[in-house]
Formats: sequence, structure tokens, C-alpha cells
Amino acid sequence: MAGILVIAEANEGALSSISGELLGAARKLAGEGAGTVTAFVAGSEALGKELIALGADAAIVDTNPALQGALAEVYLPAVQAALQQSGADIVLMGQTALGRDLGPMLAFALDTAVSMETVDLKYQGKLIATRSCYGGNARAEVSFKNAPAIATVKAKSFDALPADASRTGAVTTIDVAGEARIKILGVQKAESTGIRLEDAPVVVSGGRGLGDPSGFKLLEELAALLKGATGASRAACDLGWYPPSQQVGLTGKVVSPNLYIAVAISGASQHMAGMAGSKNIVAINKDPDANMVKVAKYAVIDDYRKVVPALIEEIKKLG
Ligand SMILES: Cc1cc2nc3c(=O)[nH]c(=O)nc-3n(C[C@H](O)[C@H](O)[C@H](O)COP(=O)(O)OP(=O)(O)OC[C@H]3O[C@@H](n4cnc5c(N)ncnc54)[C@H](O)[C@@H]3O)c2cc1C
Repeated sequence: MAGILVIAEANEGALSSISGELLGAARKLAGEGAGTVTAFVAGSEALGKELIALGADAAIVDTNPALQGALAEVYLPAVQAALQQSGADIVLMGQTALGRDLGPMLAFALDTAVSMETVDLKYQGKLIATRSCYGGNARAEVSFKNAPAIATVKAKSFDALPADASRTGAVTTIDVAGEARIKILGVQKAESTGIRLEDAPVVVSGGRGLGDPSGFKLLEELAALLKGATGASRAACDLGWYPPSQQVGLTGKVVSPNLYIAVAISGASQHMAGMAGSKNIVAINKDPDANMVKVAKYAVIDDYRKVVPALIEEIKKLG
């Protein structure tokens, strides 16, 4: 057995961004000798073709409608069938609502182990996974005694490859689903206005140093001018100053924008875990020794109440 099985995810008929990122990771491993890449997805054959374009050598599409509820116990026998069909000895899935349950469930069923919160992967004759541990303060490299090696991969850990419509590969269908012991009574969408935090090219985040929730109004104004989104540290969210859905960090969203403006955020490791991949970091902080100032490309050392309004005025002048 050799090869990689990627568990792709789709939402309302469209592939989720984690699917492309997992295929980016799988292609890297394939380049290091891990074998061919098979992608599994629940939905239509068209999704299978999209997965081939994004880097899969073959795709297995499960057309059973029961999988649309994205319950791990319903997915389990389907993924086992895909694993058998593909002959893969590595399984990659997202650190998502589905992957968080499915990874351990699959590992238990197959008497193997799972690397959760995986942030990097390499293949050196066997899979080696790097994962966050100790609340994001350290990273551990793990390998696997048994096969298959299973990893749930954090969003934004790998880049998706550009879709290449000229790539070819077999798309096969299966119709397998487990029994659901959980009944979904309803689905409530999180309210969101404007650009999604995870997709925004610019993120302006605020922390406890804002002093009160009104500081976020300024940050929202700055973010809107830069066509970006507003995020927050956990401390600010825990104080009830900003919605938890906008929290950046280890236990929040992972973002990698072109520009991350951290306003009154100290730069704790758990916050950094969510934004360290940003291309350019700007810190606005009173404390020159704050960790965020140390990692930033540019820093303004002053009270944000002076800096942010001045920045807004200058940006407005640019038109
Ligand atoms: C298991 C675990 C998971 C966690 N997950 C997350 C997570 O996902 N995301 C996250 O953010 N945190 C997370 N945390 C919390 C994290 O450890 C920090 O406590 C938190 O990030 C601190 O938030 P902060 O930077 O806003 O606040 P503080 O650390 O209090 O920093 C406030 C900053 O504001 C500056 N400041 C104060 N006043 C002003 C002013 N007027 N103008 C300019 N600057 C000013 C200060 O100099 C300071 O640097 C987690 C912790 C644990 C244990």
C-alpha cells in the first residue's frame, strides 16, 4: 500500500478552501515519494473533476445524500471504502468540524494514530507530521507506528495549487454511508457582514489594550477603508467587546492576509498561531517590548487612540 487519500469537503456544492490546501500538501508529499494522490469527496462527479484540476491523480465521489450532513459517523464507512479502493497509507483531512471527529474515529477503527492540529508535513520514507502542542507554545514532530498515518491539517498551513483544467484522472463513484445516531434538527448560519475574515487580504485586529469595545468602531472604519475585515484577540472576545466568530488565534480563526494590523495586541503565542503566516505585520502598541512589535515588519509605538485616527485621515487623503 502506498499513496495519499485526501478527504475533501464541499459546502453547498462548492469545494471548501481546505480541500485545495490539502491537495497542495498531498502534492508536496507525492513529490517527496509518498505515492499517488486520491481525493475523496461527498457530492457530485463535477466536484471530482475539480479535485483532479487542483492536484488529485484520481477522485472517489460518494453520491450518497446522507453524507451531506457532514457527520463523522456517517462518513466513516465511506472513507474506509475509499481507503481500500485507493490503497493509500496516508490520510489527510482538515482540522474542521468534520475532521476533528472523523480523524480520531478513523484512527480508532483502524488501530492507528492521528496527528491533530497538524501545521506541516514531510515524507522521509514515512510521514512526519508537525503539530502544535502545549496550548500553541511548542511544536512536536510525530511519526506513526501503524498504517495508515492520519493527519488533520489546520487551515492555511499549505497553499492550494492553481486549478489546472488540463490535468486528467479517473473519477469513480461509490454509494456508501454509515448510520447516523445524531439527528440534526436545524442549521443556523453565523451572521456575517462584509468580507470573511479568513479570505480578507487585509485584517485589522484589536486587543485588550483598546480599553473598551468602542475602540473596535475605529478599527472597523480602518478595515473598511482598506477593504479588509476586523479581527480580535481572545482577551477582547472574552471581555465581550467583539464577537467570538472574529477571534484570531489557536482557538480562533487562522488568517494569512497580505497585511495584518495588530492594534493593542501583545502577541501571545496563541494569538500568533492564528496570524503568523501574514505576509506583512504592522503593530500599533504603546509597549516597544511587546512581542507583536518584535515580529512586526513596521511598528508604531504610541497610543492607538492617536495613531489609528491619524492613519484613517491619511488613507482618506489618498482617495
Ligand atoms: C489554550 C489557550 C488558547 C488561547 N487561544 C487564543 C487565541 O486563539 N487567540 C488569542 O488572541 N489568544 C488566545 N489565548 C490567550 C493568549 O494567551 C493571550 O492572553 C491573549 O492573546 C492576550 O490578548 P491581548 O494581546 O489582546 O491582551 P494583552 O496581552 O493584555 O495585551 C494588550 C496589549 O495592548 C497594548 N496597549 C495597551 N493600551 C494601549 C493603547 N492605548 N494603545 C496601544 N497599545 C496599547 C499593551 O502594551 C499590550 O501589548 C489563548 C490562551 C490559551 C491558554
